[in-house]
Amino acid sequence: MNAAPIALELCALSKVYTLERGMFKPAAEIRAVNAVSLRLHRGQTLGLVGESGCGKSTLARMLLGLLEPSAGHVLVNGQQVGPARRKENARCIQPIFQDPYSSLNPRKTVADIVGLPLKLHRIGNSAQQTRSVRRMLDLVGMPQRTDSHYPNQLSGGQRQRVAIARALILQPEILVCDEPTSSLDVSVQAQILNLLLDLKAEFGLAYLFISHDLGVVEHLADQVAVMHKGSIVELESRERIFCNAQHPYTRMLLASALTPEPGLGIPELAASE
Ligand SMILES: Nc1ncnc2c1ncn2[C@@H]1O[C@H](COP(=O)(O)OP(=O)(O)OP(=O)(O)O)[C@@H](O)[C@H]1O
Repeated sequence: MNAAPIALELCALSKVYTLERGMFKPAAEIRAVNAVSLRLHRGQTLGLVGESGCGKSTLARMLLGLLEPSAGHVLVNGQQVGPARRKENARCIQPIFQDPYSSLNPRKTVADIVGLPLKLHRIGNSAQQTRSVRRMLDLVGMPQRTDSHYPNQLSGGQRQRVAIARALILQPEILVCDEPTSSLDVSVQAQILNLLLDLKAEFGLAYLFISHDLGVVEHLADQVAVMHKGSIVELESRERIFCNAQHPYTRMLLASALTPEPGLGIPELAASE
């Protein structure tokens, strides 16, 4: 039993994509997510693992309100996610995507990118917004001189720091991190993961952390959900998943994760702590 309040609840969430195949063939259906029910408690990290194509990103897009479920619903702090509540939801739940190269507007400066949510939500006057942006950029380790830089003037790790600052500027309780480090160099991955851990400790954030990298999930997650062909096949504490997995698919995933020393995750993480 987890005593912390529930921040995010997925209730029998499903998504079926329909693919038209021309006039003479019937449309094909792809059941990408199949009746998934999950709970994320405040201040906790739920790791979601599974191989490519198992439905992780589809699930993430539904719970951010970016994709309409075929069935089921999502509750954020007890309120149903949907187009009518998109603005309210944005203040509670924010995404960090895999690719910081494409998720930042190339024509805006760092300060503009991070400050945009404050403008859209009309929070504070211009001077207050500038101060909030600077404070947030300090928190994620961006030097002041980069405020006027454009995304193409930043390294991959710096771009992901900017994306994290933008995600946090509205002070959400939940971050949905969809493979946030997989496009980065291994040493930069460790820095970003440690930053996410620090921010979680500082703000009591809850993370849904989606990754195909079991070493990363072992390092970060309190609980782990294992997804296979659109369904959750195992949901357990990190210790039980990594030491006593029950489902054959989880065991297969663990066996195929090539770490130099099983159980230690990625070595760079341990070294940078
Ligand atoms: N817009 C779409 N239209 C049709 N099928 C789609 C669409 N998006 C995803 N799919 C299919 O749904 C299934 C789940 O895809 P999804 O991208 O959610 O998986 P994933 O686990 O996130 O994979 P990856 O780790 O490679 O990103 C796959 O079979 C994919 O081909």
